Amino acid sequence: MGAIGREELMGWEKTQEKGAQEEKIFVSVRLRPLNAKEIARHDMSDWECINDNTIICRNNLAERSMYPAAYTFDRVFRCDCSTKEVYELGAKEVALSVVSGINSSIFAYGQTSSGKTYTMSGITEYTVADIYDYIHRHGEREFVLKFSAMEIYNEAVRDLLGFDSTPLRLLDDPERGTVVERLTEETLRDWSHLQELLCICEAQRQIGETSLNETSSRSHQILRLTIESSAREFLGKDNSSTLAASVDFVDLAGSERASQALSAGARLKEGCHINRSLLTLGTVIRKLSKGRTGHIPFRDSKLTRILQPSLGGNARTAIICTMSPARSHVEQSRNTLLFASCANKVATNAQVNVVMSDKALVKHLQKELARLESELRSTGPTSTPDNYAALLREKDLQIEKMEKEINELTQQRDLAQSQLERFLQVVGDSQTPRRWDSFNNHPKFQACNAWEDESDLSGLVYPQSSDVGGTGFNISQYSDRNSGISSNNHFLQLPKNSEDHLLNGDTSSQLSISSHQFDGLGPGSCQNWEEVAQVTDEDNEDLCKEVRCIEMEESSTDRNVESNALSPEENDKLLALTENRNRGTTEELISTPLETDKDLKHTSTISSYDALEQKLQDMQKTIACLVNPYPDEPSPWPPEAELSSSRGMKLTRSQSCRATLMTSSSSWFGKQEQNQNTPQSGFEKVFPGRLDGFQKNLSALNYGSNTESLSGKDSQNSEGSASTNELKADNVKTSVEDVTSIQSFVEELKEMAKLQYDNQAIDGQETEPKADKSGKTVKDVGLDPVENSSESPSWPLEFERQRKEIIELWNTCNVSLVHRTYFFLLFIGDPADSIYMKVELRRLSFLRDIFSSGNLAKHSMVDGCILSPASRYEVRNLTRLKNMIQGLTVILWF
Ligand SMILES: Nc1ncnc2c1ncn2[C@@H]1O[C@H](COP(=O)(O)OP(=O)(O)OP(=O)(O)O)[C@@H](O)[C@H]1O
Repeated sequence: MGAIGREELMGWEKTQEKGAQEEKIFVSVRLRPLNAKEIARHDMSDWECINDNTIICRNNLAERSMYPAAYTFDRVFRCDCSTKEVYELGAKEVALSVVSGINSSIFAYGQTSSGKTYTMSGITEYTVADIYDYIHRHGEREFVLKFSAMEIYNEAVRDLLGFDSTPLRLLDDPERGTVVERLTEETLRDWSHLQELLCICEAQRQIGETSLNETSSRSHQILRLTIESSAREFLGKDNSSTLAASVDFVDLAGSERASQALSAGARLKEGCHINRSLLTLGTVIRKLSKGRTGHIPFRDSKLTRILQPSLGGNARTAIICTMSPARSHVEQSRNTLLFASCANKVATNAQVNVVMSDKALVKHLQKELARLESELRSTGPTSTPDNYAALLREKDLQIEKMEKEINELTQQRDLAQSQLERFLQVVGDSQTPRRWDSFNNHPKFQACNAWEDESDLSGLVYPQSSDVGGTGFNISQYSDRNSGISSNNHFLQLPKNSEDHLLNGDTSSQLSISSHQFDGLGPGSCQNWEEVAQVTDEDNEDLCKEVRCIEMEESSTDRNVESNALSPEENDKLLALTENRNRGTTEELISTPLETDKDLKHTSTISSYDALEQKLQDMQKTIACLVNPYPDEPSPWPPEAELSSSRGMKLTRSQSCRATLMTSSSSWFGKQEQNQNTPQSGFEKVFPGRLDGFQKNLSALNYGSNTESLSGKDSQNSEGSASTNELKADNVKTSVEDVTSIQSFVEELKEMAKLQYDNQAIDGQETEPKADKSGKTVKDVGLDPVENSSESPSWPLEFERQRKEIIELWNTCNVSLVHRTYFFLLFIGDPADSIYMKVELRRLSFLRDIFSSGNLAKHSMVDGCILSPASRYEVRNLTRLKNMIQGLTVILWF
């Protein structure tokens, strides 16, 4: 040990700068010789130290024990080792840290009569002797030694130097940790004084006779020697510093089991307390050995509470585990070694403890401040306070600018909305209901017309509304009978140059546009879409979900464009508009009063397109940025080039998609196939408002030559008027009536599907039933057409079965939150198309989950996912799915 002077203080400051260092507890094992009793009963000595670090159990091989035969520690001491040697090699360095201002602890752990007291007595004496020796050799420092002693007996703390046996309380001191209240602390005069006090402790300590030890220590004893030292030259001066630390000598009570010590009565009670506190000690050590994660139960016993700094805190610690070599104690010896092994992994964090005068403290703090400042400076110019302020100002400006932009965008959006409303009104006035009327009048679908009045123009001002301004052209195909004019129109926005295609019956442009609409709206956008939906009001959330219908609607409308030739009147209008546009006469048309001519109404509306289009495009871009502020994320919007082409998408206001029959022609899908990236979920993301009148697109009830015209003309609006029960009753009744006619329709479709079936191979890989969300396989659902496909499937029956099942599900749910009365699902298709059918069936499971959870409000647009051929829910292979759908799928949805 060197001198504790100015050098040491400087060294300490360096240590402080580096921070405290972790150090493992020093663990040694001491084997005592067989005692007289053990020899008398011819006990075998099973343990042997084979070197300075390893102790082995010689009986292990013979026993074929499951325990390790060898244990390695920092040091092991043979039975012939003296206590002096144990001290020198196993405790001295740690113990004498105290003179350098570092707390230290020396423990003795082991079963009763293993030699703990024997060892600790010696170690205490040797340590104190060395300390006094050290003091004598370091006259430049002044030392103050204080001594205190306590025992923990039956979980009560007693002062071994006091004459009062009243248990002492433990207090928590924020600076010093756990403190024993009113514990006697004697300032040592000299070595003999300490010896005197040690004798008192020995006399005071609870000792009892057990079968293993006549003078068994029945308590845990902690002797504490505190040393304070200051450099003499600074004594009394303002800048003096004092090192202060203490060394604990802990002689634990025996760790044996009560039964082994043959305890009874008072001894048994003592044993219980001893074991409890030792059990806690073991737990603490075990937990600490695994790292400091989680709760360490220091407070579960007084022993661990007092020893907390020694076990995992600010102290250097050495543990000497004592053990008997006798075979009769092999179990206890193994326990001791297990404890020692755990303790060997525990690290403590010892620091030099310095008590500073005020002046020294100020000086130290100034030094510390200077160090931190220089560190700050070295991190570069951007971290100076000036730069922070500039950064803050810049951010403030950015925020201000963004707020302005948001206001402008809001205004633009409102303006666009009002323009669009006017536009819709104008168009609505000028168009005559055609197919939709016939569709609505169709008896099969009379019950399906409950949402016409749920018109909501707000749905039109969202991103798709940009389509309105695309080319200044619209075709109002359908008209909803019950709704106001504006709510009844479907707008087929054609891209520039698309007029010719349309007139020529070429729908490829529309189809590709549809695909583009999905481009960039990857499967992952479902979540984003939901996020968008969440920030809108509740109604908008519902509306947003309905957008899924549009996915289907797009398909059917696109196909309509192909299959439904424009009426001559429409063609005339289209041509007139095209010509007007080409001639640049839109400006003039604006000035023409709208009331004068219906066609001019169209064109005058179109005249605002340029301005509107620009605004909406700007809006789209900006909102896209708002929706997707992270450029790295896939944008919910198509690229600008695609935006222009995406105008080919129709803009439809849809209250619901109660009745949609989709047929997919091969040619349609063939063209769709050219645009592979058609995930639909993103479409919903960018469309936070409800689209009304989706059912209007159902005029697309064409399947080749089997064009169906459906009508919901006389149906009632169910929302807010009819009670749920009434609605259910009505609808179930209607559904039963409809089934027959649908079945005949289905028969026709089945024939067509059969044709395709003959041309398609069964994909064996895809026929494996797959687990759905609820863990059921498709097979479990019981609707797998593949199973029936080997035989002749009865599709009407299958349909009826499915329909019943769904209605049954529906009826068990609380439907009041949903704008649905009832629904059908009709799958008509090639039975070999297992993937597609499975997907649909999986969706049935999905529906079942939703219904059973009662979370209908949130999922009121489940039809959207059913209808969507590219639903994100379960579809893994979009291309394959599309192939499957070609010309063979009819989904009927009410
Ligand atoms: N290494 C040793 N060499 C010689 N004798 C020893 C040694 N260790 C212990 N002994 C003797 O064994 C007996 C029991 O020792 P000790 O009282 O120290 O055990 P202990 O572990 O403290 O027991 P307890 O937990 O019951 O207090 C004593 O008589 C002691 O002198």
